[in-house]
Amino acid sequence: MRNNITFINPLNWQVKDGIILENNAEEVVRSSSNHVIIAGPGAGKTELLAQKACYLLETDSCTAPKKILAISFKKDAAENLADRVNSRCGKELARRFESMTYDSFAKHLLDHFRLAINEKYRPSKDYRLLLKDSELADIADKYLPVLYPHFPNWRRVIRRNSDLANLLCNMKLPLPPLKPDDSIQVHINLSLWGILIKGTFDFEGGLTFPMISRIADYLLRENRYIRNALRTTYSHVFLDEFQDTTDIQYSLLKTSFLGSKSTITAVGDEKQRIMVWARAQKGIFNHFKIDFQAIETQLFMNYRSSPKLVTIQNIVSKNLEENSAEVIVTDKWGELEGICEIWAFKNHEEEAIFLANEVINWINIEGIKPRDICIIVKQHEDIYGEAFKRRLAVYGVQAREEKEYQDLLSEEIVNIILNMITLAVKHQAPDARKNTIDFLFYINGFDESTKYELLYESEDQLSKFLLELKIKLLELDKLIVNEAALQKVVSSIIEFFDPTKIKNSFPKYSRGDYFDNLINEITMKIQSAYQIRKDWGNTVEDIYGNHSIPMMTIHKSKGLEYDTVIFIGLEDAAFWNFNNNSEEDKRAFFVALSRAKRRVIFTASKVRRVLNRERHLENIEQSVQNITTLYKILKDAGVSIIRPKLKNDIS
Ligand SMILES: Nc1ncnc2c1ncn2[C@@H]1O[C@H](COP(=O)(O)OP(=O)(O)OP(=O)(O)O)[C@@H](O)[C@H]1O
Repeated sequence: MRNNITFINPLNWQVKDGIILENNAEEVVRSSSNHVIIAGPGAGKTELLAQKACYLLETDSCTAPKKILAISFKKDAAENLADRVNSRCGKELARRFESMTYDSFAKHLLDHFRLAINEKYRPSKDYRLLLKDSELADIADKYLPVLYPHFPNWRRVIRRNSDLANLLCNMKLPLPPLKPDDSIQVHINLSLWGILIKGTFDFEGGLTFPMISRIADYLLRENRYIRNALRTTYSHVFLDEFQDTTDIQYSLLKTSFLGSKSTITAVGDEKQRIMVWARAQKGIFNHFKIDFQAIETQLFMNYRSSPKLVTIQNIVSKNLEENSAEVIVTDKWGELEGICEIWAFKNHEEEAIFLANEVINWINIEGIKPRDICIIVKQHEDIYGEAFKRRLAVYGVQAREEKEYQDLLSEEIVNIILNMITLAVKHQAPDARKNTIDFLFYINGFDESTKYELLYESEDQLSKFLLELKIKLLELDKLIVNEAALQKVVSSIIEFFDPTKIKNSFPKYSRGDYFDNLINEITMKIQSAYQIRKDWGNTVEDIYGNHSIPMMTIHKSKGLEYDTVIFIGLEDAAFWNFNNNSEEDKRAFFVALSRAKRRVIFTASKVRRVLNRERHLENIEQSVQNITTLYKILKDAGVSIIRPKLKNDIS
């Protein structure tokens, strides 16, 4: 027992929530060696990490005050893992579970130890985050020709490089000095690094995430005190979706933990490696096994999908990896359960009408919630999903592009604003209440040693403020909500918590105008949702997407699961690079297919409104010749093409 926490003897520890793990998985949970778990979709890889975190914390195998660092690829995946650990082993223990993305891990190191970075590579305090390739190209375009007028071809070289961000980071750190025979590319890299790190007379400097990783890597290589502090802090490290790790990220991982006593557990699936465009490293599992002397473990269950879908996934798996293991389905399903079909249409409007009708039937007759249906596309969900979204709206059901919300809703400040509105207008909202109290206590630094009176007073102030907030919201109700009036109400919520305390507790909110931008963005979303709903409770629910059908790209769907998946556009144009990139495209197809628990529908349309060569929308005839491999896989798996109302054949 320590700090009022009674730890469990490892021999008595039991898997949480009545879950039964495969023997292999339970061994990994209890093991103190480095492991790499390679397993297919739905095998429970993320679940294994959540269970292992509980085991380590509850048995004190991650000895207090040491911590677990969990690294995922997406903010929502990191949040999801943290929530699971939080709800299973309690807030107190879960404080030592830090779940973040690769990008935030690197940024956290850079921001925290910025002053320890060699002056040459130290960015300014207010460096800007460069999130789009075009921003980088624009900066290069603007400043390089001015700095080096004797190179007449800057512009051509810069514009030719579609992947400037990665190219810029492809070099070793520390940056090598220029040699006379160095290529123009090396000159560009060095000059750009200088401009981006130090800024210019009218530019404050800016960094891409790969640059941030490179600088963090450099910092740890150069500074063994910081490196050792990191290693001492985290006795355990989890790596989710390991197949998508880039060379830059792997380098940072090695610098951080190779040769340390920290135990690393990596989980992933080579068949779901779809970030090759972002330089996901082929053969990363083998590198990891050798570098970290990790034990490989395989898992053979699929806890997500129905028997019919698992059979199809097994066939696709074999196509991707000849010797991939046969996956076993759980007995919660009936033997023949599951639906997979291809629906072919004359055009996208006909497709949209039919899909919308079916979806409404599923909702009304089968009782499926809109949130359990997902529209997945290869890219451009706004374009491929446009007609469907429009048709669905006729029935009063919303579909929405999820990317607009995924990152926003993973922000603590955004959630607290939404929780406060919920609490002001609803009598019963236990989750919102718990989250708000947790937030309030966290930013005030309250813990179990805080005096009861102080906690009581704090909660009392919250209740009083919520009453005032309710009145303000009701007053807004009477007006047509305008942004300025709403902005005032949102500001009052921030003021209640105290912006300084919020920023001290979450240092990311102190950087540049990040905080203000988030507040503006959520205020605009609240305003537009309210215009439709005219009710605060439903407005918040709408923003959380509780009643709408999410639409997303395959990349965004990684790690997620839905009862029903509709993949719109199994066509050549969607898989435009299939001839050059068939393996990655097949893996993407596999990811989309494996998000479904019970039903997957692929659609193809003879004519579809998509972008033409001039990047304008046009109704264009579609073909499926280039992706016959995908159709053949489905055909071999017994999936048939159905032509609802189809007049002109597509195949
Ligand atoms: N041992 C188990 N028993 C019952 N359900 C489980 C078990 N493990 C995982 N699940 C459930 O199965 C689903 C898939 O689990 P999880 O997301 O962990 O799989 P994954 O291997 O990470 O999948 P993917 O690679 O597709 O993202 C989840 O709904 C999870 O709650």
